[in-house]
Parts: sequence; C-alpha cells; structure tokens
Amino acid sequence: MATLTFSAVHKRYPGGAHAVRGIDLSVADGEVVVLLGPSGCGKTTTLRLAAGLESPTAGEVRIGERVVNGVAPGERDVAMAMQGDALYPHLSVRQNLGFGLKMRGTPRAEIDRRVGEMAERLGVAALQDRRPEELSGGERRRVALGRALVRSPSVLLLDEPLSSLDGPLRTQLRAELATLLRESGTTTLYVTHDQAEAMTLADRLVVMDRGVVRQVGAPLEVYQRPANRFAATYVGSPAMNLVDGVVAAGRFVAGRFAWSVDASDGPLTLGARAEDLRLARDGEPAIGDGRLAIVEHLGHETLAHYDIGGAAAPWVVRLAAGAAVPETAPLGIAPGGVHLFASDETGERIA
Ligand SMILES: Nc1ncnc2c1ncn2[C@@H]1O[C@H](COP(=O)(O)OP(=O)(O)OP(=O)(O)O)[C@@H](O)[C@H]1O
Repeated sequence: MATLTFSAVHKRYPGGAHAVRGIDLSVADGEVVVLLGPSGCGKTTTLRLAAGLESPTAGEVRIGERVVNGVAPGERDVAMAMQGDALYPHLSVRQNLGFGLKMRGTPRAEIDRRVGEMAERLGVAALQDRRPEELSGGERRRVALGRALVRSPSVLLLDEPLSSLDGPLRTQLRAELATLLRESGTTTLYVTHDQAEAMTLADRLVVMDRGVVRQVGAPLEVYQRPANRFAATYVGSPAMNLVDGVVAAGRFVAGRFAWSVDASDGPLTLGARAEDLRLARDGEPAIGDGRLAIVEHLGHETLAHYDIGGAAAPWVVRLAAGAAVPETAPLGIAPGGVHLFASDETGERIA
C-alpha cells in the first residue's frame, strides 16, 4: 500500500495537446479517488502518468516517497485495468488471474491460494477452468478486475472498467467493486464519466475540466456545495439549474425571474437543484411564474421543466411521482437551496 501524489504535473503531447495543466493531487493510503469529467479533460492521461505509460513534461509523480517520473510501469508496483482490456484468450480464468503473480515469481502454492480467494470473492470460482471466450461480458470484466486486484499492488489504476457493461449488471458490479475496494484497502485512482459510479465508489471526487482540477471533495460535499459553475453543472443529474442575472439592492433579477439574495450589487449566476425547487403556495415567495415546457414521468419521480423567462433553458423541478403538474406555476426555492456563482469565466462560488 502507498500514497500516490501529483505535484504541479503537466503533460503536453508531442502533437501539441496540453492534456494536463498543473495538477496537484494526493491519493492517501487505501483511499479511492475518482477522476470525473467530460471527454477529453485529461482523466486517462492522468492515470497513464501514474501508471508510467506517459511521463510528465513538468512536475513530479510520487508513489510513497519515491519520485517515479522516469520509472518504467513494471517497476512501479501498480496494477491497471482499462475499459475493454482483453484477457489472454488461450489461458483459463485461473491462469489469467494468476498471470501477474506468476510473472513476479510468486510461489505456486501462494498463487493458488490468492487466485482461489479472488475467484470466490468475484463469483467466478466455478468458472476457473473456462477460457475467456466461454464467459459472458460481465464475467470477463470480473476476471479483468480480479487480475489487477489479486496482485495486491501498491496502487490500483482503473479506467472506466465497467463501461462495456449494460444496466443491471453494471449496477451490480459497481456495488461489488465498492465493497471490494473498501475491504482490500488498496490505494486506487479510478477514472469515469459516469456520475453514479463516481458517487458510489469515491472517498473523494476530483472534478476535471480541460486539464485542470476544478474541485476535490467527498462526493456529497461536491454535490451540496459545488466550488464553481462547472462542478455545479457537471455533478448531479439533472444538472443544477442556473440563470445569469444582476443583483441590485438585495434583489437578484433576470428577466421575469426575481429572488432576494444576500449579495453585493453586480452580475452573478444563481443556481438551484431540482429538488430544492417547489411549486410555491399562495403567499410564499416565488421566483416568478414558470410555464411548463416538458414533463418526464420517470416512475419513482417526475421531472417538470418550466420555462422561467430569464434562463436560457427551462428549469427542472423534481416532484413526487404522481404529483399534479400545473401548466403554469409560481416556483419557489427551498431555504438553503440557493447557490451563487461569479458570472465571469471562473464561475467561482460566492455563496
Ligand atoms: N497520445 C496522445 N497524443 C496526443 N494527444 C493526446 C494523446 N492522448 C490524449 N490526447 C489528447 O489529450 C487530451 C486529454 O485526453 P484524455 O484521453 O486524457 O482525456 P479523457 O478525459 O480521458 O477523455 P475520455 O473520457 O474521452 O477518455 C485530449 O485533447 C486528447 O485528444
């Protein structure tokens, strides 16, 4: 087990892409840190820098106290599992699981013991004599994860390991993986752009945008108190509702939209999550009248999209399943449900 540390790390590819722009990040011993961000934001590059498949163009990557910038992947004691990783087709499940241990000269009896335990934990014990072609997609993913985990590496690097799976299987394996990572206590850096996966697996979440870290925090902390507009819109589904407007004398106004805020005069962006919006009753304060644009009946809840005038897109209101959805309604924001962000390009949180 070890810590993994990035200090002012940059990666500029020969072709010119500046994929990672000064990342400072530390994964503590036994911690699961998830990199979350849109396509092309530098997640995989960060992981490959930890693996030793790329070297930084500036800054330092350390495993424990050791600077590993120029150290080859095989000398780092890291294990990696990536999306679409192929198993060795001519080897059995047992041999696939034990391959890394064998390469490291682990005694036969210990390989058998560790492989047996891992196969048991991953629910593939009965399949150990099969070849990969005789497995389902989910079973193959389990074996690929097991192959990385069984080595008990200092650092485990996982790049969208569940992305080739569909609905229920993915949910199941996600939960199993969460337990497995906790129990094994392996220092893990995990890349995904799947919200639910990030929220379930992460001790801490790292929100990335165009090669830069925009926020680091526990998943709920990031959800409840996003540090900037980017994190506010990227974390959470549906995304936080936002509207650009101007504050004058304690009143935020954007077109038909108005709400009392505790902020100095000037432009800013006001946000509220779908669950913090409500249909205001008579006499309750309202941001204005919303006009119904779309309703999504999702079974366990209803998402009503209301055009509120000032915002570019309709605001999404989360309602209980089966609740009445009026065509027009005054919308209110629950106490504590208002987020304020700078309207400049940083979009930093103000309150
Ligand atoms: N080998 C490479 N050579 C040149 N540019 C690259 C290389 N690998 C990645 N890039 C560029 O670096 C940037 C970051 O890519 P990276 O794969 O790290 O993003 P990502 O966040 O993992 O994206 P995705 O979610 O799509 O996998 C992108 O602009 C990409 O085009």
